Amino acid sequence: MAVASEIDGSASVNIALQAPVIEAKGLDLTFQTNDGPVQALRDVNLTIDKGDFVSFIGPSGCGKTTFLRVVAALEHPTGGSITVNGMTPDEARRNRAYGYVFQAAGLYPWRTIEKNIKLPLEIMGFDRAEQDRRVKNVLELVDLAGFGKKYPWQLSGGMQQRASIARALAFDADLLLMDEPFGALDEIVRDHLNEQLLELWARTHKTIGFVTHSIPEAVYLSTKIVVMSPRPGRITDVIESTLPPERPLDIRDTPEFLEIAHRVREGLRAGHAYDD
Ligand SMILES: Nc1ncnc2c1ncn2[C@@H]1O[C@H](COP(=O)(O)OP(=O)(O)OP(=O)(O)O)[C@@H](O)[C@H]1O
Repeated sequence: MAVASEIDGSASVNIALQAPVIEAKGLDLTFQTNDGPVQALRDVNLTIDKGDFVSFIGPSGCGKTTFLRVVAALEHPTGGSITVNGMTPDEARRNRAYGYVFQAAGLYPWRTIEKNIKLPLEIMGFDRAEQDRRVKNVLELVDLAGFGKKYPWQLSGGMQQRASIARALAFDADLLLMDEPFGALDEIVRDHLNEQLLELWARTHKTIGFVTHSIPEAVYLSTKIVVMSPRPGRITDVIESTLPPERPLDIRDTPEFLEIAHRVREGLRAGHAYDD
């Protein structure tokens, strides 16, 4: 299937024709620590299809970040299997199958926004003209056109996080992994970024894996909500959203939204009950 790319302006061929973007089967990951083994993930089964917006929600330590890190080949499972675009995570990483956005914007303060975005592109060996073209396109996508020459400290927290999203988008990967990107921002800024992220997702048709602690954020953004619980980290519920793709912020007051939020809350509670 040909996927039109907004970033390079051309049609590129998706390597994974029919394969799900992410497919985990019986995935286990146990860390060996000085205090004994920690089961960060146990028997995780999950399929993420192209174009899904999947949120991972659950209390601290339930393995949300670990799951994203396994997808990104930054951790290796101790059991079960996982594929990313039909490949092993290591192969997918070599194919630059994803962009990763971290909890903190993580921009280098001594480089301008433009140069922060260019850094990985330089390392990947893109020529100057291609770097410039990609920077211009991604800055437009996150609504930061004209801010390329600014330094991170000249931007608000929300703008810095958008710059960090732009940097992840510059890879032009179909998959975006986002680990609590808006957790440190106040609610109004966060609402605004949520709206912008949905617009960006609708325009680019990316597949997004998004970690959050916020029930409204998970329900507002997602096509699928993965509820997790700790000790051991496992999935307690996977909720397919029935909300329409068009989501003004006031959708959060509708009965349908509140019903999904209720189910997420129940899933989180059930996870705790398991521990007692
Ligand atoms: N490198 C590591 N070595 C040992 N234990 C680890 C390591 N990384 C994570 N853990 C443990 O694995 C479990 C899952 O951690 P993880 O960071 O994935 O949880 P999380 O759900 O993302 O938490 P948070 O919401 O606080 O970010 C925790 O008990 C954590 O302490």
